[in-house]
Amino acid sequence: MQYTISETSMGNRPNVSLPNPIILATLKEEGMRNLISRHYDLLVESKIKDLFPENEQSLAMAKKHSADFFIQICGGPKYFNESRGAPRMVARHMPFKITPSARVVWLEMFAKAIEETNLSEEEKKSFWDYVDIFSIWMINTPEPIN
Ligand code: HEM
Repeated sequence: MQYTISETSMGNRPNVSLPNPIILATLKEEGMRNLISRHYDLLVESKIKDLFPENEQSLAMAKKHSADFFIQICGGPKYFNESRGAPRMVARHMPFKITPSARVVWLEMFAKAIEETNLSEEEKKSFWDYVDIFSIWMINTPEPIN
């Protein structure tokens, strides 16, 4: 699949469509947890690794919270709300400096992880469109001037 990253500037809040619930039917909860685990394993080796937990235990918790969220927004059980409360994603990302280029790296790692799944092309596209657009909301820091 062609993983196109939408161009953006800080402060954009484009409309987001949730991923197709068929994604969860195909992956099952275990497959979704594997996808998110792979994403995080790639992130902690990436150019933005400093944003993410260093120790195994914190990394495992981060994977759990993130997978809980993605299962929930794909129409599954409300695991995230149960363990973390309302998603409030923008607010939860505020403590981290997320620049436009950090978003690009985050998405590149996701593209790799999505491509390794058994999702159909249409399912991959639905998942991708969601993270491509919603990730724009998480940008909270301008690119540093070198
Ligand atoms: C724009 C790129 C993004 C970056 C650089 C980023 C980075 C981070 C960081 C550093 C954390 C805290 C460590 C952790 O618990 O993983 C985090 C948490 C989280 N992120 Fe992101 N994130 C991005 C976009 C997104 C998007 C688009 C979503 C949802 C579609 C998302 C969902 C989550 C969730 C569910 C958590 C756990 C929140 C919690 O339970 O406290 N992130 N993210």
